[in-house]
Amino acid sequence: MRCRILVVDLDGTLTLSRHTYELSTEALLALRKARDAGLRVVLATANGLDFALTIARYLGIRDVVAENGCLVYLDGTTYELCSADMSAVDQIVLSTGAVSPSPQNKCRKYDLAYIPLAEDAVERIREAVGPSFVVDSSGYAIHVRPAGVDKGTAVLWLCEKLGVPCFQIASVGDSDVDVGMLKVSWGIAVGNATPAAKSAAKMVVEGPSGIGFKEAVDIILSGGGCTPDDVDSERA
Ligand SMILES: O=C(O)COP(=O)(O)O
Ligand SMILES: [Mg+2]
Repeated sequence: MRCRILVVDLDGTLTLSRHTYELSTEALLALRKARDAGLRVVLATANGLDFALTIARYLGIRDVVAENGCLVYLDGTTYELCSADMSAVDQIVLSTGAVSPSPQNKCRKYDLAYIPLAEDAVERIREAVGPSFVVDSSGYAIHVRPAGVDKGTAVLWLCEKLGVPCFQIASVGDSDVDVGMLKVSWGIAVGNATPAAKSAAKMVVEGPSGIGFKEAVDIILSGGGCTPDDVDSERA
């Protein structure tokens, strides 16, 4: 097996579908199989850090990328890869009337989450907050954070920190917030992933969400991918 690290998204990738929070049992078994085969598994999610650490505990995962790459918990230490006071931009976002705040926001620091109230919510927020912030959707919530940070920049940071070439990292995701990490590593999109996630990935598996994740793990364990040709050179 060439891959050394598996970075996996949560919602829409370890769940039964992209429209539920219910975890897939196939995905849970695949996660355990990957870890037992010696892969270091990192959970990379748009969710807040406290929430992600709790989920990771029950998934048997030690390392976490949370808030879409703004916070990383590695070997017991939390690293902040974003820095901004988000209170003013939160007011700007809410004044659009296009979203309501996620209950998680009271324990989020840099990447704020919102529930869309209008079809064009993402466009209206982008218009309101301007280019210093990135606005994207996981399919579960709309996210606003300082520009220049995503799960991909967090994976690049992990490669550096752990001394592992990014092509030896496999990542699996389902949505637009996973595009960055799918590009800088050997990216695999699940079968029901968004068009942006599928085009950023090197491989798209057949199965949806948790079933797709199981297929991805089987391919990784059978020795697929994780060669220098498997990453998007200009970002890795
Ligand atoms: O919290 C969300 O919006 C979804 O998070 P995800 O990155 O785990 O899919
Ligand atoms: Mg997801």
